[in-house]
Amino acid sequence: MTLDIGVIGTGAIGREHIARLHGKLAGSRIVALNDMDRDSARAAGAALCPEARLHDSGQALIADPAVKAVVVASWGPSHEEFVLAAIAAGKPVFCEKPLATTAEACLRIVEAEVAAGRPLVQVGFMRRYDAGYRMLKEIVSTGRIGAPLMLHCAHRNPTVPAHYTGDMGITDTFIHEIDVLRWLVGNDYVSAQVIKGRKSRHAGPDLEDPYLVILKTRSGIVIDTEIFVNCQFGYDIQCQVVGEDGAASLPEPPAVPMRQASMASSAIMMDWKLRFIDSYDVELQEWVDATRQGRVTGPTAWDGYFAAVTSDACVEAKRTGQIVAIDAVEAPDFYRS
Ligand SMILES: NC(=O)c1ccc[n+]([C@@H]2O[C@H](COP(=O)([O-])OP(=O)(O)OC[C@H]3O[C@@H](n4cnc5c(N)ncnc54)[C@H](O)[C@@H]3O)[C@@H](O)[C@H]2O)c1
Ligand SMILES: O[C@H]1[C@H](O)[C@@H](O)[C@H](O)[C@@H](O)[C@H]1O
Repeated sequence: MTLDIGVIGTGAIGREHIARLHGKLAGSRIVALNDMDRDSARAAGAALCPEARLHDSGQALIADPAVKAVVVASWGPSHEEFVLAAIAAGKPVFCEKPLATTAEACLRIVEAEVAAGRPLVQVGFMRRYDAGYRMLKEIVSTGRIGAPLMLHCAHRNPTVPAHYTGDMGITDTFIHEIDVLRWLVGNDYVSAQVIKGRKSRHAGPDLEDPYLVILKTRSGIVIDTEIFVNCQFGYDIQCQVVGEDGAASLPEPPAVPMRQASMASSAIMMDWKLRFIDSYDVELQEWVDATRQGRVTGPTAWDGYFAAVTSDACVEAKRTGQIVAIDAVEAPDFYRS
């Protein structure tokens, strides 16, 4: 049976998900839309799913009996309200990252889902669906390089927009590594440290850039990540896992090696939207398939909570220069597989 979905938030990623879920992927269609900017919802509907009903609020969309599952793609501060309403209505909900903007709000969602007694929430951490990360995880988890000891990572953007300021290097950018690296090594973090160095002349006045984040996991794995969002040369995601018996790296996206004018080269991507584009398709197809079977197979509300706790610790570590403990509450049995 086709999964009938309502989408809240018809901005950049909302429209991309609508296009995927209404036509591109199998087993789903969009039946309702809402955006606080009604013109945006109307334009998205006209272009992508003309038969979808427009609702005046996200709450009205969730209450619509025709809506069997909800996608939340509005701004982060609105996520908590909509995810809680979907849980209260007993409807599966795919929420774009972040699950909510504070760890306390994420915990409220965790508690509501546990009280509902069945899995309903998935968070949009799409890197887990990237073919390269999946191949790397296969190598790490089958022990081919021995027990992981250290990870050396980099998250580089060529530039960022003017509104990208403050702690967004952590809350908007490093949040991807926080989730995918914990999934990759299968181990929770216990501490965070941030080392700031010389600031790039390309960084805006309200931004420290670059800096190094060091996470330590419960089993003692040390993970260093360079966050550099004005590197100029490309969108460059690196991850090398060093194990007891070898090392393995995230594959580079395919690019044609060129030899020309006495140079050997291959292009580096510039646009982050393209780097993980295939993973969004896999992510949402798996979500549709699992939802139709009443299951959640992707990042859970607990993963969203743990990412928020880690992100908060990194922000504090950045502010204080101290090593900050990552203190999550005990994971409910509900989330233990
Ligand atoms: N997983 C990823 O790779 C990825 C990539 C981009 C964005 N995101 C996340 O997706 C979300 C949306 O990002 P975006 O880039 O599409 O932003 P955007 O600004 O392009 O679109 C957000 C839309 O949500 C609407 N909106 C905001 N609050 C609302 C509310 N209370 N009710 C109804 N509509 C509301 C806005 O009017 C806007 O149209 C953010 O949480 C962002 O972090 C995830
Ligand atoms: O919102 C974007 C997006 O999440 C990208 O993947 C990340 O590289 C950027 O730094 C961030 O600003």
